[in-house]
Amino acid sequence: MLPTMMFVIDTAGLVLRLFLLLPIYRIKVNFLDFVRYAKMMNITRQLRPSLAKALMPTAMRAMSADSKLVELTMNEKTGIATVTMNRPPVNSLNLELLQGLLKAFEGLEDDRKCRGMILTSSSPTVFSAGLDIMEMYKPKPDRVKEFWTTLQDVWLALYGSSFPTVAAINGHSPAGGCLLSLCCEYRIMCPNYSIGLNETKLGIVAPKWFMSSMLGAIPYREAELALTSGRMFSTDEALKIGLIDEVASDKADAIAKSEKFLSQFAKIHPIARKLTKLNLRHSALEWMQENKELDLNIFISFVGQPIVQKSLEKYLEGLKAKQAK
Ligand SMILES: CCCCCCCCCCC/C=C/C(=O)SCCNC(=O)CCNC(=O)[C@H](O)C(C)(C)COP(=O)(O)OP(=O)(O)OC[C@H]1O[C@@H](n2cnc3c(N)ncnc32)[C@H](O)[C@@H]1OP(=O)(O)O
Repeated sequence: MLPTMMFVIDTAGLVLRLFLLLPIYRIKVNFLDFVRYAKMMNITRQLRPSLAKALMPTAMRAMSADSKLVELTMNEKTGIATVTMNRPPVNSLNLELLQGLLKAFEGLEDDRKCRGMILTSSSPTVFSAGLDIMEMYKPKPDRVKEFWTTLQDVWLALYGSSFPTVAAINGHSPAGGCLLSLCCEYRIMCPNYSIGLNETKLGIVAPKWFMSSMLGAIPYREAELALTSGRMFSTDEALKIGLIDEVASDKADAIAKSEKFLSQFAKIHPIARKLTKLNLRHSALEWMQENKELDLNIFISFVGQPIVQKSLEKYLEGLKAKQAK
C-alpha cells in the first residue's frame, strides 16, 4: 500500500513539474509525452525501479528499411539513429537512394524514441558524389520529375527534421552530397577529403534552396565566392570557413564525436529545441513548401536545355576519362 501511495505521489509531483515547465507552449501533454519528457529530463530514476527499467531500453536495433541502399540502426539506449548511405561505388543520389533516405527520415520523424540522427556513408572514401548525373543526362520525363520531387522531399524532411542531426562526413562530399550535410545541424569530417557546392564547374546552377542551405553555415561573402566559382574545399579549408564544425581522425571518431554532439540535447527541452530550429529554418522551408511546383518546372526546363545536356555530357566524359587513366 505504502509503495503504491509513494509512487502515485511521485508521479503526481512529476506531472505537476511537467506542467509548470511547459506553460509557454500550450501543448497537450499525454502520457507518452510525459514518458518522453521524463526520459529527456533524466528524471525516470526517481520513479519506481520497474517503471524506470521499462522506460530504458538497452540494445542496438536495426530498423526496417526495405531499401538496401540505406541502412538504418537505432541505439535503443541513447535514441540515436544512424542512417548510412550504401550505394557503391560513390553514393550518387539516384531516385532509389533518395527514396530510401526519405523513408528513413520520415520513419525517424514518427519514431518517438528518436533523439537524434547521424548521417554517414558505407564507402571508405566518399560520403556522397551528389546527384546521380545519369538522372539528369538525357532524362526520361516521368522519372526525372519523380527524381526532383523526391529530392525536394528529402530536403524538406532533413532540413526540417524535428530531431537533431549530424553529418559524419567520412569521404568526399561534392554538390548534392554537400547539400545533405548542410541540411544537418552539425558537420564532422574526416581529413583529406573535399566538400562544396561545385555545380558551376559542371555548367549547372545550384538551386536557391541549395544556396540557402549553404548560407545557413557560412557567411554570405564566403558563400558567394564559393558558389560562383564552384569551389571545393579541403577538410582543413572547410573547417576554417565554418562549412564543417569539427575534424575527426576517421569514421569511428566521426561517429563518436557525432554522438557527443547529440548527447548535449539530453539536457535541452526537446520541444524548445525543435521550435528554435524550425523557427530559424522557417523561411527557407516555407519557400520550398510554397514553390515546389515552380522549382520542379524550372529544373525540368533547365535540364532540358541542349547547352546543359552538353555540359553534363562533357562532365561525364571527364569522369570516365579519369577512371580510364
Ligand atoms: C536559374 C536557376 C536554375 C536552377 C535549375 C536547377 C539546375 C540543376 C541543379 C542540379 C544540381 C546538381 C547537383 C549535383 O549534385 S550534380 C553532381 C555533382 N557531382 C560531382 O561533381 C562529383 C563527381 N564525382 C567525383 O568527383 C568523384 O567521383 C568522387 C570525388 C566523388 C569520387 O572519386 P573516385 O575516384 O572515388 O571515383 P570515380 O570518380 O572513379 O567514380 C566512380 C564511378 O562513379 C561515377 N560517378 C561519380 N560521380 C558520379 C555522379 N555524381 N553521378 C553519376 N556517376 C558518378 C564515375 O563516373 C565512375 O563511373 P564508372 O565506374 O562507370 O566509370
